[in-house]
Amino acid sequence: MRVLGIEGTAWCASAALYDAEADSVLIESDPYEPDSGGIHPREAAEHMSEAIPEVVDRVLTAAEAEHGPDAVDAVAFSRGPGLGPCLRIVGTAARSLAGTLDVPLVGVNHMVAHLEIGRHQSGFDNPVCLNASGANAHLLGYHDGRYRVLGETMDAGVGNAIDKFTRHVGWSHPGGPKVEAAAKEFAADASEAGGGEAGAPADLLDLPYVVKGMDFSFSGISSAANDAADDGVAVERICFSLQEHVFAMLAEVSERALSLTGADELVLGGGVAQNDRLREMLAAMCEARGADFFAPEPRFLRDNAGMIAVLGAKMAAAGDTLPVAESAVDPNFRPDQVPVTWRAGESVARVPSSGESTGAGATGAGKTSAEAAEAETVDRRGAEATVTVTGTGDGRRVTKRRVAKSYRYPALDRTLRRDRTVAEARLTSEARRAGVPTPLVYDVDLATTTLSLQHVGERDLAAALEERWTERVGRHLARLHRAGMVHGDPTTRNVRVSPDGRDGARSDGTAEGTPETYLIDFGLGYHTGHVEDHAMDLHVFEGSIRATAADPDPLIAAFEAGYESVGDPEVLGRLRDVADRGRYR
Ligand SMILES: C[C@@H](O)[C@H](NC(=O)OP(=O)(O)OC[C@H]1O[C@@H](n2cnc3c(N)ncnc32)[C@H](O)[C@@H]1O)C(=O)O
Ligand SMILES: Nc1ncnc2c1ncn2[C@@H]1O[C@H](COP(=O)(O)OP(=O)(O)OP(=O)(O)O)[C@@H](O)[C@H]1O
Ligand SMILES: [Fe+2]
Repeated sequence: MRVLGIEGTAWCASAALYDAEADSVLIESDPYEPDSGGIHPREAAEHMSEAIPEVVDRVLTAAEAEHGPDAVDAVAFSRGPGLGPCLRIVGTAARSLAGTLDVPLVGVNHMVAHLEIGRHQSGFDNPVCLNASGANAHLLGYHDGRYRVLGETMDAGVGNAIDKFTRHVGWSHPGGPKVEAAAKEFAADASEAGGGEAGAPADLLDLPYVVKGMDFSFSGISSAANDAADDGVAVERICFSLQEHVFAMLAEVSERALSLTGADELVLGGGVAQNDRLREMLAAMCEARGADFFAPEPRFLRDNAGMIAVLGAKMAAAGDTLPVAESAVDPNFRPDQVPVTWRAGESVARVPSSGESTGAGATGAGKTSAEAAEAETVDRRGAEATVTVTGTGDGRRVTKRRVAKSYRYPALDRTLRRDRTVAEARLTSEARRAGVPTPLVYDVDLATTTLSLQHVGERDLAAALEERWTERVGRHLARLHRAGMVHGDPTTRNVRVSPDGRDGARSDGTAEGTPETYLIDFGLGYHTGHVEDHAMDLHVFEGSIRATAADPDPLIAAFEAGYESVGDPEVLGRLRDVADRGRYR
C-alpha cells in the first residue's frame, strides 16, 4: 500500500508518500517563517493555501513517475489538533485529492502520529510516549483500545514556553534551536573556565520546577526567565538554566509514567525532541531504570507529513477511513479521543499486578506478596526512591532513600531531593495530626535524603483498585485540604490499603482503630488554601485511575462522593475547569 499524507496544522506545509512494502518515506516540506514574533494564524493559513498545493504536487508527480497513475492507494491528512484556518485548508486539499484519485480518505490525529512514528521505527511493543512539541507536551500510554493521557502540561506546550522567552529577548521564531545553541555555548565556556562539579557548569539560575503527579506547568518558568533577562542576567545562562529545568521536569514525569504503568520502553516525539540535551536526559533516565529509549531522526520529529502517511497507512489497512461528510477538521482533537483501530488484537498494556514488587530492582520479585511480607528485607524502586522494608509483622519499618538522578544538573538534583525529603517528613506528620492516616515518621537524615517510616498497609491501591478504597481516598484528601495542605502526587501507587483491617477495630478485634487506607509519599506536598491547588490534587488522582483502570468511571464516582461528603464542593466544581484547561487549544 502507498499513502499520500498531508500536514499543515500550524507552520509546516508538508506532503509525503509512504510506501508500506518498501517502508520508505518521501517528504516534501515548505515551512512558514514569520517575519517577527510568533506564528500569526492568518499568515500561517495564507502560507498553507499557497504551499500545500505545491508540496502535494511535487510528491504526486514523483509517485506517479515511479509507480504510474495508480501510485496512491489512500490520502491521509492531519485532522487536528492545530490552528483552525490552517486545518481547513489541509482538509479541503485532502478531500479534493482523494476525490480526484478516487481513493479513500484517512483522518489522522497529529499527536498520535508523533507517537506512532516512534513506535513504528523502534519496533517497540508497548511504549510510553513523551510528545514534546511546540503547542503540546504530554505523556501517552496505550490501554484498552485508546491512548490515555498519563500526564500533560497544565498551560503552554514545551516549545511555546521556550519560544515565549526567545520572543521576549527579540530572537526570531522558532526559538528552540537558538536556546539550544546558546546553552551549549554557555556549557562550553564554563567548562573551559574550569566549570563546576561533574563536568556541569557552575551557576545554574534558580527557576520554578513544577511537577504535580505526572502533570507539570511551564507558565512560572517562562515568566521567571523573562524577568531574569530584564534584570540583566546573561542570556546564555538563562538558556542553559531554562533547558536544565524544563527537560528535567519532562524526564521526571516520563520516569513516573514508566513506573506507574510498569512499561519498560519510552519513545519521544515532537519538534522539541530535536534537542540533544532533552534526548540525552531521557536516554540517561531510561538507562538507569533498565528501560529502552528511542527517538526518531529529526525529519520525523518536527512537524512533517511522513508521520501522517505512515499512520494513515496503518489506519487504512485496518479499514479506518473517513466518509467525506464526516471529515470535518477538529482544532481541539485530543489523542485520547481516537479509537486505536490499527492495534486491534494486540495485548493490552501491562499494569502492575502486585503492589509489592513493581519496578526494577525488587529483591522480592518472584515471591508472592505474602512471602514478601514475611521476608526480612524487601527492596522496591519507585520513580524517585528506593524503599527497603525491615522487620516482620507490626514491627516492620520502611527506609526510603531518594536516589540521585544522573540526568539532572547536580545542584538542582540535590536541592529537589533535600526539599522533598523535608516536605515528606513534615507533611506526613501534619496530615496524621489532621486525621488522615499516614505512616509514623521515625527518622530523617538529610545528608543521605533518607526517611525511616512506619510500614503501613498490605498493598498499593494500584494492586487493589476498588470503589470502597477510592471513596476513602476522597475523604482523606478532603480532610487534608480542609487542613490547608495538598498531597501533590496522589496516585494509586501512593495509597496503601489493608484489605483485612476494619475501621474502628483492629483486625484482631481490639478497640484501637486500624484505618484501611493510608496516604504515603508526601514529597510533592505543600501548604495551600487555594481551591485551584486542591482541585489539582483531585485531577492527579483521577488521572492515575484513568491511566490504569479498565473501568475507571465507578472508581472516580466513588472517589468524588467520598470527597463531597467531607470537603468543599467548590473544589469539585473547579476540578472540571482544571481538566478542561489541560486540554490544549
Ligand atoms: C499541533 C501542531 O501544529 C504542533 N506543532 C508544533 O508544535 O510543531 P513541532 O515541529 O512539533 O514543534 C515546533 C517546536 O519545536 C521547537 N524546537 C525545534 N527545534 C528545537 C530544538 N533544537 N530545541 C528545542 N526546541 C526546538 C520550536 O522552537 C517549536 O516551538 C504540535 O505538534 O503540537
Ligand atoms: N510507609 C510505607 N509502608 C508500606 N509501603 C511503603 C511505605 N512507603 C513506601 N512503600 C512502598 O514503596 C513504594 C515506593 O514508595 P514511594 O511512593 O514513597 O516512593 P517513590 O519513589 O516516590 O515511588 P512512586 O514514584 O511510585 O510514587 C510504594 O508504592 C509502596 O509500595
Ligand atoms: Fe507537531
